[in-house]
Amino acid sequence: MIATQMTAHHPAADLSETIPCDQALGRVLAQPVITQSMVPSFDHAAMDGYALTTSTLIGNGPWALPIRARIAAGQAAPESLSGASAARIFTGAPVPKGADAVVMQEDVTRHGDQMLLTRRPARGLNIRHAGSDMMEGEIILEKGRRLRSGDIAACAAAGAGCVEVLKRPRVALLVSGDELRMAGGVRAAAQIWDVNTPMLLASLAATDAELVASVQGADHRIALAKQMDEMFAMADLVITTGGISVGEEDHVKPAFIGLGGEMLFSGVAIKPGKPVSFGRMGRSFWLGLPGNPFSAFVTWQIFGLALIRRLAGETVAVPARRHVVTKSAIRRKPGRCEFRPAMLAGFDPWGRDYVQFDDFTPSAGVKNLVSADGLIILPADIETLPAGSLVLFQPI
Ligand SMILES: Nc1nc2c(c(=O)[nH]1)N[C@H]1C(S)=C(S)[C@@H](COP(=O)(O)OP(=O)(O)OC[C@H]3O[C@@H](n4cnc5c(N)ncnc54)[C@H](O)[C@@H]3O)O[C@H]1N2
Ligand code: MOO
Repeated sequence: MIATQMTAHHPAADLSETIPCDQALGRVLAQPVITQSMVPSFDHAAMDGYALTTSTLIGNGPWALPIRARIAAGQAAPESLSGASAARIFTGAPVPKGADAVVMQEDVTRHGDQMLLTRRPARGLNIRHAGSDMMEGEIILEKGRRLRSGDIAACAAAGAGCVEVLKRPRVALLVSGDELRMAGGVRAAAQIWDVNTPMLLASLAATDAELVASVQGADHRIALAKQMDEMFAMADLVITTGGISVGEEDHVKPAFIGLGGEMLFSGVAIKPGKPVSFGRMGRSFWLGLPGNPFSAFVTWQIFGLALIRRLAGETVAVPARRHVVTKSAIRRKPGRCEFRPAMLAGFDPWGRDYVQFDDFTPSAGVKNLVSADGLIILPADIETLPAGSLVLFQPI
């Protein structure tokens, strides 16, 4: 069953394209963004008021200055301000040559075409100087950066109306299992609803990966090998779920090896997700996730999301992690690094997040993901941990 139209082109993760910066949110820069001019590009008023030259204010004041010009934002400033005079000026308007302060209109008294000032303004008051935000030729965003909304603002300020970004990684999904039926669809006694396809499609939609195919595969080595072969021709990454354990009904790994794929690792000392596998096929990669939905979820969060980031060309590939405090004690069987769903539960006296969690999580169940805010990461050698211990936490 082919759920998505297959598009035939070859993997080319290193190619870039130029797009308008307002469409570049979440994309990864192929080239740094360099400012085309100083920002701001001219000295301008930070307040509505009056521009003047502080050195022309003799004595202790008050001073009455004639208003010789009027400058609004977008208008060119007059050549210069001569002697003890002022220019009416508005926020964003260029400061005339010679003027070195802008006094807010609230701080002066206006009498016809004169203004009265009682306190001496400091030099530079209310003037935003050229280059005070960015210098000309400055790198403001490095290559490999995934653009956030603040970055788009910086691109526009720097004059980068268009940016060069890396092409999105192309991903194909092959979910294996004869027992699987579309969620909510008709099913026979020993059939189950497919959890992994909706889960992975939803998670992929939140990345910048381009989905080129989503297929459900039968538990048959030759058929799987054919499907994977077609996918490697069009995708940078082929994700499979199921069929990677040790039983003779597990055909995905043999199919990959039969195609001539290079296994980079198969089996990791983690819980859940022990059989997770990773390999290379020409210029493409294969990520084999376990079939159990919770194991597939965890291995996708831990390996899949980092892999997508790396394939997208992002410099920082590991999702943000932080330390949190356990609300209860932990007693477990050591040996494998464990990823356990955990819920944020308020703060300890030092303002650090508390987490609470169950003692046991079934690999096949996903109900506890509903209340989880993230995964706590318990190192392989840990057997017991008292309540109040610091553990790593990866939000999901
Ligand atoms: N003798 C051994 N058996 C198993 C071992 C082992 O070391 N020795 N490891 C177990 C572990 S741990 C895991 S995890 C699973 C992984 O097996 P597979 O990746 O081969 O997954 P399947 O056998 O295809 O499926 C496992 C389980 O999950 C259900 N499933 C599969 N796909 C979906 C889906 N898309 N939606 C919902 N449920 C799915 C499937 O029906 C099975 O119940 O192997 C253990 N066995
Ligand atoms: O690795 Mo399996 O996911 O432990 O159940």
